[in-house]
Amino acid sequence: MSQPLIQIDSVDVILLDLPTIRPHQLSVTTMRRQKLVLVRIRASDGMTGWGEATTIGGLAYGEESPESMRVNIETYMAPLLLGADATSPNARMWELRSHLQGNRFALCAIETALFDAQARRLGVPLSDLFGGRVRDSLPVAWTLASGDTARDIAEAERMLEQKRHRIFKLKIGARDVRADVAHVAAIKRALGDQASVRVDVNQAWSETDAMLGMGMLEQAGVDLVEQPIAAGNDEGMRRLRAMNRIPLMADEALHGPADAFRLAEHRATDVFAIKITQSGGLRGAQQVAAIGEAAHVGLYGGTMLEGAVGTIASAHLFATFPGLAWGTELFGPLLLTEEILRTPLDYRDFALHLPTGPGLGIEIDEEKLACLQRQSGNGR
Ligand SMILES: O=C(O)C[C@H]1C=CC(=O)O1
Ligand SMILES: [Mn+2]
Repeated sequence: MSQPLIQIDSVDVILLDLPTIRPHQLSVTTMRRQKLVLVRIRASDGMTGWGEATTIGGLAYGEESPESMRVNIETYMAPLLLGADATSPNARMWELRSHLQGNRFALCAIETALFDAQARRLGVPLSDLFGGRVRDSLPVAWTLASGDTARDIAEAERMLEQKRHRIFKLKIGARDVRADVAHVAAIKRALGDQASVRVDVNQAWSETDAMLGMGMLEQAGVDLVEQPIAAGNDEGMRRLRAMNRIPLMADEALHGPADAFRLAEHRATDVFAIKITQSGGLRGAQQVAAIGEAAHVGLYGGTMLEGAVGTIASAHLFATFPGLAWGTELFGPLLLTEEILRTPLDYRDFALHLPTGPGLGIEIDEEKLACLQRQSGNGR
């Protein structure tokens, strides 16, 4: 092939280790910090694109870690990108996928950076490359995960007062089922009809625990139960769905279009928690949404607790989904103590409002980044 007119000049991986505003307790781990993996791709026409991936608690949640992403991108992916045509994200991703297996999260960060640069090059918001927006703002849920009932209620009341969130997801599964349900019921009683209360069990329950728990959660007025049992147990999910009225959402069970197709075929879920990282990137997540729409599975815009880059990339894609009945949980940057953008993302009126500029529509504060990188001990 002839030399591309616009080539990829550099692929950099930047790790930032940032404290959270409070401990964030899940059944699998308690987070006190979050490691952002930022990918910066520069092209010969002077365009720069940014992408991001995060995990939760290192390897506690999935098979990629921030450190493995860095090594795999630098060692195996960057050499396949350098010198190649920067203007076709699809061609670059096809090339990468034909040379390596797995690595959904790392590929998502690279794909996002390629799309960001290409959208900037064309002078359009990233959402335009996915068919255009059907909305300019997205409802955003907040996760109550301090581990303490009174503290969670106070936190939720503050969020309602500030008009930041009126959908709350409670992390449960670390305690006995009845104790967890009592915690959830107390929060729902305190908030009443002002808020939608949902739970995420992060696979901690057995099927019998879930059968008991889901019945009690329905009585308590909870609106949605996320991934109560092991990700691989499709049959169990199908039985739980058939025997309960409370809607069931698949999260860890959903690693892209092939899983979406299988879950839909088995009628194993009411709702997909769509995450760009879990889907291997923006295009994979778009395909998950298409399968959901075709199969009448509800859509929810999920997060891996990314910082600003992954969050706004997800928002650009989710804003193109006609049906997003369950809203989103794109609150990641609000859980972090540090801001890496020159202008922070716009959270108000219970929603995240999308920027209108080209690409991701954000401006990274590179001086702040360098400083945080040194503090993280990850500078190079
Ligand atoms: O959904 C998950 O399992 C992971 C993540 C998303 C929000 C949150 O608090 O944790
Ligand atoms: Mn979840």
